[in-house]
Amino acid sequence: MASPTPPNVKSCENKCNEAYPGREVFLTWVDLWVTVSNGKDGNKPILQGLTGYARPGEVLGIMGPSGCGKSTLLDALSGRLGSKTRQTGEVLINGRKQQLAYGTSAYVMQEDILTWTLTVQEAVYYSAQLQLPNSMPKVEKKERAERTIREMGLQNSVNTRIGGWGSKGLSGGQKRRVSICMEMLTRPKLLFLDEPTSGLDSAASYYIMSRIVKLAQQDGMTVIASIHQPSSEVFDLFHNLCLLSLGRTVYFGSRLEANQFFAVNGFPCPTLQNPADHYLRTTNTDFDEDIELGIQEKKTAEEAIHVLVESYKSSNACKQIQREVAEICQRDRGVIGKKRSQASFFTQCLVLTERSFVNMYRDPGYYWLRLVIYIALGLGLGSVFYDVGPAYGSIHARGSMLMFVASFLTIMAIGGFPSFVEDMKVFGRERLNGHYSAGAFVVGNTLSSVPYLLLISLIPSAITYYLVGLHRGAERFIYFTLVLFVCMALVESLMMIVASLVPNFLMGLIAGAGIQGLMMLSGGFFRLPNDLPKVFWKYPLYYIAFHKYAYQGLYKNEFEGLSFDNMNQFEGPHTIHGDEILRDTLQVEMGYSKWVDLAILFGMVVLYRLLFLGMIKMVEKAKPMLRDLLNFSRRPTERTTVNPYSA
Ligand SMILES: Nc1ncnc2c1ncn2[C@@H]1O[C@H](COP(=O)(O)OP(=O)(O)OP(=O)(O)O)[C@@H](O)[C@H]1O
Repeated sequence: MASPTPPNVKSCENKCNEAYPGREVFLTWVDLWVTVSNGKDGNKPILQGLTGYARPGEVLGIMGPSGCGKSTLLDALSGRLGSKTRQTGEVLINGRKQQLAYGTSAYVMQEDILTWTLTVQEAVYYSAQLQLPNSMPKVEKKERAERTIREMGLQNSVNTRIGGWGSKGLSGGQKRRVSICMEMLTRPKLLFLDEPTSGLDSAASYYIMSRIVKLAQQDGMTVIASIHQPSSEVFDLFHNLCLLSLGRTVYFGSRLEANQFFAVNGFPCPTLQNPADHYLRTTNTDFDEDIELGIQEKKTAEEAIHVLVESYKSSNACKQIQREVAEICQRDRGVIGKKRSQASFFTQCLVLTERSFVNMYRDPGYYWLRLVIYIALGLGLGSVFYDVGPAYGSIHARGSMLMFVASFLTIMAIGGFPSFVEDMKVFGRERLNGHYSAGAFVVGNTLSSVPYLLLISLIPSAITYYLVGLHRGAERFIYFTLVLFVCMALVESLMMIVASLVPNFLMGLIAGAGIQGLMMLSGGFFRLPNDLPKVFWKYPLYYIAFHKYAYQGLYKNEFEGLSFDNMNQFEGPHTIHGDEILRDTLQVEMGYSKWVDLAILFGMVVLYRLLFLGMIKMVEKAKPMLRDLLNFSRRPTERTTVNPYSA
């Protein structure tokens, strides 16, 4: 068997240095194993002792049948394995263990996670504003976004919404291209592409891949792309090929030499057949029928793989790869520079606020549907408690009506949870690629929600307040509305925390509703504060649940200054004052004013938002966990070794 001719490392290096000085990334991996714990069956190996490299200006194509470990290899190389995988072996950048800061590499995931309400142009331009540095003028950013859109062949769909649940927009292949577009904006040093051509026709696949190859060569980018079924034209674009089967290397080396390797081992590619198809068919064990071999005998795919894997281990190709890896590792090319310069924190906050505001406006599930429900509930409350009056019986009616407002109207904020989860998914993808800081995301999400929360608290408040005939006065109405507003903001913050930990609709809704149910119970309405069991319910839940402050603030706002006629059959008619009701009947703490209750509620919003930020940061520190939580498309995985260059 002839050994593959290795590409000339030095010439490539020189070319790259000229084109993009000091920006190149040489990635090597040696004896890389990834195993996943399989419950009772012990550890299941997913990748078995892989060795290889990727160089600047080149595209390494990872191929193999479905489930052979392509995505796992990309995850291992990019430091994105989940928390349940175990990784051993060495992954080096420029010959040393070093960390790539956020933003210096990019990863296009297999699943397209995009803000579905935006048009292509908006999505890419917002992304450009977030990722490109402040020093770049706006027109240039716009120009870069437009050029990248054209490069990905999306110029005819710039004004089409991406689309998602509930609304059809771009096709699957177009979404794929938008995802690639966003990661290509900054021309990262190291680009991982997981199935970049899935959903694309052969012409579009070729077009996209040839653009990527051109950019890799121009900018000295190192590209590693897993690909399912490349056409022969796309296959010809790869510089090197890594062919996997059942987690093992069937072949790694020059694409040009692969045919010869297969032929020498008894699996020649039939004339006029796409070599990529031939390799995949030969190495697929899922349909382990007998496969026709170029020679007289018949073998199963398992046997064929065994022959190829063993032959590769002792081949010149394998030895050559080991030499290349050793050579790359010997030459210390230094530390990769610091984090890529990007938009300032302030710009990030502005852009994220605007983007989130637009998304909230266009996503009916975020606020509009809730507004309709709130109006219906406001009318319902207004008619049930219509013109409640000053009679003795109205004390109970007012109290329960206020409880309903502070508890049930606010708990309805969990209705926005599916949209929060979508937001968290997009955040997870963008954050892992270093597009912006977690703090900017929290600020943007908070500020953009304020106008909507004001709207959905003001309208139902106005309907309810005046239909029921609560304590008259503009100041009292404003207080009532502000309490509803701040409670909704609190529940939203709580649900964002839940969404960052439990990014699953059903589990998140159950968790969120459960937490609020407990807080409601301890708020002092269903059981008076002095009668609450001391352990857990009074200390600490009563004091940390926002319901206590919401109930008490609303009670004070309503009862202070009101009097009711008490028709007691023994003592005769007399008047009960609001203060007595507050102190004796409702057991409200009277030592401070209702404005203190409101201030505490506002303070809690700030605290919850900080908690949300803290939670994101904490999960980020345990990065594999973040990936499990935010990487919805993939299974949870386990990982015990720290990737040498995860940021
Ligand atoms: N956390 C995990 N738990 C159990 N099995 C896992 C886990 N992660 C990966 N696997 C298994 O490892 C194998 C490789 O998965 P991977 O997603 O890397 O394959 P792939 O080649 O990218 O597949 P496809 O082309 O279909 O996307 C599969 O059999 C998969 O079921």
